[in-house]
Amino acid sequence: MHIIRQYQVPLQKYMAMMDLQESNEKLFYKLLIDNVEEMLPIVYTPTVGEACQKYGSIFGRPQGLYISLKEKGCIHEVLRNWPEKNIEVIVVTDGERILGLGDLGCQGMGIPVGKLALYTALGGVRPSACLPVTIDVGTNNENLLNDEYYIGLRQRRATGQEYAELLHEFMSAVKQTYGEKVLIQFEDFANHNAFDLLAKYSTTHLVFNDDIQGTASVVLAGLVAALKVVGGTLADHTFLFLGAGEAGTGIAELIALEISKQTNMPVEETRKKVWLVDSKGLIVSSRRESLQHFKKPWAHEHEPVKTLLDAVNDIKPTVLIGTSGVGKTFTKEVIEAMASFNEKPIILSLSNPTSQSECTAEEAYTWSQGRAIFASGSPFAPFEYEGKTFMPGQANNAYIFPGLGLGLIMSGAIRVHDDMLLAASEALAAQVTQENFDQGLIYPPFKNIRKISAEIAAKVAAKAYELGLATRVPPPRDLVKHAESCMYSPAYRSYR
Ligand SMILES: O=C([O-])CC(=O)C(=O)O
Ligand SMILES: [Mg+2]
Repeated sequence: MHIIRQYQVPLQKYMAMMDLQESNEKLFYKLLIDNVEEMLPIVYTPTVGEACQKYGSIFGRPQGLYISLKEKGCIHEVLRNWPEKNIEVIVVTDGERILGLGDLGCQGMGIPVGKLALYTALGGVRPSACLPVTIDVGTNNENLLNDEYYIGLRQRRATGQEYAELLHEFMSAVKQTYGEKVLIQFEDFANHNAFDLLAKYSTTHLVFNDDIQGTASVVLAGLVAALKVVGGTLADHTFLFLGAGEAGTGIAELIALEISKQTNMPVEETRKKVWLVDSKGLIVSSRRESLQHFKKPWAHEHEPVKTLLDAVNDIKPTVLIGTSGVGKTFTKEVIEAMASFNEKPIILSLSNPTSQSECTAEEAYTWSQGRAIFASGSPFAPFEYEGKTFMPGQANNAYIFPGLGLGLIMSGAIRVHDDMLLAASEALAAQVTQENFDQGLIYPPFKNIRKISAEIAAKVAAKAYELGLATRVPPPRDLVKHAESCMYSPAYRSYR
């Protein structure tokens, strides 16, 4: 840590940590686990975003497995070349929508590598059981295509049948190589593939889309926790999203599902509590024909509304959630409007990295005169406003996927079910203490994350057994203890 702390530039710290991961894996995890709040912004958002943008020019040695169009027909053999045979979790991207940064082609590899480092550090999955994969079907990013240091195929993205066939071969090869209990986490695919891949493979594979489902679970947890401060039930609230892609519609659907479970109202009804704004304005019924399929359930009866500010003033949401991937979109007027009709407006600015955040912590607190309950996808430093220090929480799927994954693995689950996401949310929300609330937090601090992950894993595993989706029998008696006992810890073995 003494060495790492001497680097002033976050990207240099990132490079030093990646070198360490290669040269002394145990020490890498020891540092990450013992200094999680300090190191998370380095190995994860926001620095990992910059690392992906510059991946080619900081490239030292390969991490993870690249599968390109050229490997078509022999993906099974490529997987078998990976030295570890006992794989339990794969995080795979095709790099088309890396965080809110867009198409970074196969430089997106930083994301599967970073997510899997968190699987180990935060969720205790053994490092050797983790496989980062990047599918290289080209990139439409002209800058990268012209960059002499670009590490991927220099062609525009394959689409349609060519794309679907490569993905299908990959999915089949994974099952053939590692069996049906390997967890495949889809990460940072573009909207136009993410929903379809999840729908297509969720009935045959143990798959989970982190951007749709992981983000939904973490945000629902924050909202459930926030109710203790703002009062009422979820059904008493009105939700407005800026951004109707994977995260926006994923969160919206999980909120509607939870309200439906709580009220016994059909989900078609509870969806009406939730409104979404995309780049063309409020999603309303008159736009239905031209909407992508994942937006259609949110096309409620309403006059057309063009801007976010007009939508805020019309809908009067109690909760405003940014999932647009576009920074600075929660303007002063928007936050002031939220604060004008809410005593404690809930404002979640989820886009990553920090540059894409819809607003900063400082803006949310200042423009709401210190009344906002604020959390963001990327971390913000504590902010002092009129003598009070506010701790912005980090509403990031990193709270959920490591524990969820551990729960799936330890129960031998064969499918991911929405009720597991709800169970994970509930487990996370239950970890927020009065002391956290007093500081303005709706999430527990990351420093307790391994304990939190064990709680989440236990609840997810319990749900898997309850739903008949778990294969590891008999179920352990104490699931939390069992989760803790399964966790990798970075200790050197003693010499004999
Ligand atoms: O990686 C993160 O920090 C959260 C996430 O999934 C995304 O922004 O795509
Ligand atoms: Mg993501």
